[in-house]
Formats: sequence, C-alpha cells, structure tokens
Amino acid sequence: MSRVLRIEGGVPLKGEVRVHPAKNAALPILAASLLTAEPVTLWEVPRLRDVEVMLELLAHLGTEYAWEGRTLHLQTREIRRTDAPYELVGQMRASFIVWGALLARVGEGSLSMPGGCAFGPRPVDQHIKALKALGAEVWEEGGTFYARRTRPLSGRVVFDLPTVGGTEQAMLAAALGGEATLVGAAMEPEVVDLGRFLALLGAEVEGLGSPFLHIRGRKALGGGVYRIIPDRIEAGTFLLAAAATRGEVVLTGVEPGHLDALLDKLAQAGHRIEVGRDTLRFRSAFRPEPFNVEAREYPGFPTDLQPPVTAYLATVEGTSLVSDRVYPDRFTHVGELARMGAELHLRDRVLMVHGKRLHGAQVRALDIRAGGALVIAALAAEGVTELEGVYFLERGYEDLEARLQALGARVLSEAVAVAAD
Ligand SMILES: CC(=O)N[C@H]1[C@@H](OP(=O)(O)OP(=O)(O)OC[C@H]2O[C@@H](n3ccc(=O)[nH]c3=O)[C@H](O)[C@@H]2O)O[C@H](CO)[C@@H](O)[C@@H]1O
Ligand SMILES: C=C(OP(=O)(O)O)C(=O)O
Repeated sequence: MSRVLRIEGGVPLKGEVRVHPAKNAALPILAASLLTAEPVTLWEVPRLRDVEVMLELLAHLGTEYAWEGRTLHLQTREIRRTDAPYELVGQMRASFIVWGALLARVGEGSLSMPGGCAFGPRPVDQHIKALKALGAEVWEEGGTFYARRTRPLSGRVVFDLPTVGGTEQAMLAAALGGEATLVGAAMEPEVVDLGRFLALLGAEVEGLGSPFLHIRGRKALGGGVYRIIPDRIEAGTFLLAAAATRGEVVLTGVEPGHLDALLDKLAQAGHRIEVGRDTLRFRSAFRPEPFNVEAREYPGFPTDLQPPVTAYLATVEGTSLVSDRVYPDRFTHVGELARMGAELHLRDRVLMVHGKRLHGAQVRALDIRAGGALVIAALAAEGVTELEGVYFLERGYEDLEARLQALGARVLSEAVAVAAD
C-alpha cells in the first residue's frame, strides 16, 4: 500500500500556520549528540521520516532515546558499533556526517556512499578532503568508506567550494578533542545552528555565519538542552503556496532573517509582506510580476526553494528565468509540472518559465522539494491533482495535509495499491 495526495486546486490559502523546526538543522544536531556520553534534550524536534531514519542509525551505533511529545531525549553512554549500514545511510544524505562524530569519539568509522535526493551528482570528495586535512586516514573498499585516526583531529581545511555537509562533517570531527580552522566554510543557518549546539556541549566555535570557522574541541563534551531553528524551507514553501493561490497567510514561529532572498523576490513581484520578530504576514498581489531566480549558497536564494519557486512562477503571467548554481541539474520537477500544463523550456541549464493557469493531473514527486513544488502547483491549479511519491513529502514536511487543510486547502490523502514509492 502507498499513499497519494488528492488536491483540488483553486482555493486561495487563508489563515495562520506555525513553522516547525528545521529538518536540516535537526539531522546534524542529532549526529552531534554522538559526541558526548552526557544526556542531550532537544525541544520541538520535527516528526519526520528523515528524523526517524537518523534515530534508527544512532540507535544502531549505541544511542538510547525517548520521545516526550515533541521533545527528544538522547544519550550515547558508549559507541557500540562504528559501521553505518547501507540501508540507513542510503536513505538520506545527512546520515553521512555521523562519520566525523564516530571518528572523533572512538577513532574509527565506516559507512557506505550516502543516498538522499537524486537531482544530479552529489560527490563526497570535500568530506574526505576535510577528514584527511585533519589527520585522518581515509580509504574506500567496495563502496564503503573507512576512516581512522591515531591522534585528535586537528588542522586547517580549505574547501574547494562551500559545502553544508562537508563543513558539518569537519565541525563534528574537530569538536571532541581536536582543533580546526575551516576556510571557505558554508554559512547556512543550519551550519550556524550546529555550531551553537556544539558550543552548548562545551566546544569553542568562532566565526559562525562566516566562511572562516575555528573550532577548538574539548577532551570531553557535556550535555544540554537545545531548541532547533525554524525551518526556512518549510516557511518558504508555505509562502509560495499562498502566493501561487493568491492567498493571505500568517506564518508564526519563523525566523524572517533566514528568508531575505525569498522575501525580496516576493516583494519585487508586488506581494505585501509584513515582517514581525518571529512572524510573517503575507498578502498576495492581484496580478504579481514575474521575476528571475538564480539559486546559490546562503545568503543567496536557497536551492531547496528552487523547485517550489519554479512551481509558483509557472502560475505568474509573463516570463521568468530560473537556474541553480548549487545543483545545476536540479530539475526533476520540470517534467511533472509540464503534465499540469506548465510551459517550461530548459536550455543550457536555464529554465524559461512562461506562467499560465495550470490544470490538475496525475503527477509523481521524485524528491522532497520536487514534492513541495507539485503541491504548490496542485493547490493553484484548476481541477484535481493526484500526487504520488508522498514518501518524499513525508521526509521533509511534517503533517502537511492537516496544515494545508487548516488553511482552507482541499487536500486528502488516500491509501492506494501502487508500485512502491
Ligand atoms: C541534509 C541537508 O542538510 N541537505 C542539504 C545540504 O545538502 P549537502 O550538504 O549534501 O549539500 P552541499 O552543501 O554539500 O552541496 C553543495 C554543492 O557542493 C557539491 N559538493 C558537496 C560535497 C562534496 O564533497 N563535494 C561537492 O562537490 C555538491 O555537489 C553541491 O553542488 O545542503 C544543500 C545545499 O544547500 C541542500 O540542498 C540540502 O537540502
Ligand atoms: C535535498 C534535501 O535533503 P537531502 O540532502 O537529504 O537529499 C532537502 O532537504 O531538500
């Protein structure tokens, strides 16, 4: 049995929605909990498939955990295994960074090539470069990566490009007993959040939010209680859904400063946005203007909002250009949006979008944010859309159906007998 989402479009979204904590901040912070034998408590952890997979992996390695509502208690008194199995690492990208934590805590770790969303090549060379620069011995055998160290992981890492996962890998590797200078580090809010969490455990972390990070680890790290930042990608998806349906929504529990690139584009299009301390009040323009987007690293327009913004632009009269410098081939949503009548032309990795009224169709999500894009398009379209690949939405968006229903959307999920997602 699988699930499909049946969405009857054409209803402007209206109402208030609370933004949940960030998946991509929660996952590395969960991996970082391996660095300490002391208890860690995380408030308001998103209840997502990816979080469940990470918890399964941590339990395999030796972590005990318990949920108390949305609060998660974790403790890894000792690491019982140092191998991360293919079935778990193959399901998502973030699992790869337990490597750095294992190396730091017990001196060795092995794991297979990570999975995650398949929207083009996603190499791990920078992870390996970082661990080697910190003094680890790294090798590969039959699709499995191995690493070990004989001294605390210390050194200077110069990244060839800004990588979120690579930066997080190096931070975890150095935080327990090591010392690292990272040059060309990623500046994403999720990296900053991980740095703050490591500081709570006792590591010294300087330069967060800049391309130069310095981590001075401690021989033993402590525990602590931490609240994860709001999910900027989820917030952006709700805003774009409201914009595509020409609706009016209030987001609460949000960090507006993390959404500057999107808010600027939406304002440029003519939408009205009132920014509060942790709220965003959005009112759609009657006839929004098209705009161009080039996704790039933070503080640029996020690649994880590139598919959702493409879906929105497909509903805006006029022509927009979309490209993605982080993942130049991240266009798995394009063929599916075309089934809904979207007029999209991809040439030399630039997508030309001619906006028009979309219609419902049978479509399939092929990764998390392609799923977000198809939901946005379906909400705006005339008629009924049947969306398969709900598995991907469950990886990244918590309780999406109920939260959209609360905004007036006509969304229902149905169990159907189809080929596995
Ligand atoms: C779990 C998680 O947080 N996932 C996010 C994380 O993925 P992830 O951490 O995998 O993305 P990276 O920031 O590492 O990737 C950025 C760019 O660097 C390249 N690269 C990366 C590593 C490497 O060793 N070599 C290399 O060439 C990638 O192919 C890509 O072109 O950041 C991406 C970019 O914001 C987001 O789309 C993902 O949602
Ligand atoms: C691409 C994503 O996740 P992953 O890096 O795990 O594939 C995402 O969150 O959009």
